[in-house]
Amino acid sequence: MTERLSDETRGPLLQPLFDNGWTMIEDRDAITKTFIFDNFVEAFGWMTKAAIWAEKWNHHPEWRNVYKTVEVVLTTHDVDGLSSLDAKLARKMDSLV
Ligand SMILES: C[C@H](O)[C@H](O)[C@H]1CNC2=NC(N)=NC(=O)C2=N1
Repeated sequence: MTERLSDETRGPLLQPLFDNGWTMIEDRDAITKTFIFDNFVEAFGWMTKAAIWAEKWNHHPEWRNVYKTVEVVLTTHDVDGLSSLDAKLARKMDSLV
């Protein structure tokens, strides 16, 4: 069962993400990052690659694509907050750019 990250454990897990452009959302236990690509096809291709991993891990982003920009929000709905799955998917998304 996925667990919500505790205040004690979340620091080391999230800090590398913050160092790489992710930020906390003000009123949610969630992280967000905006990815900007060269064009729409690059953006959509990246979304496709990320979607394959999301489906494999059964952990899905909240995201919005406008032209070459993709706004991503990650949180774990089942625990109403951040879990290790969010950090895992965020790392994967960064690696796919
Ligand atoms: C039934 C299904 O396994 C669950 O709804 C999965 C699907 N993808 C998910 N994605 C995210 N971000 N959080 C979840 O809690 C979640 N749960």
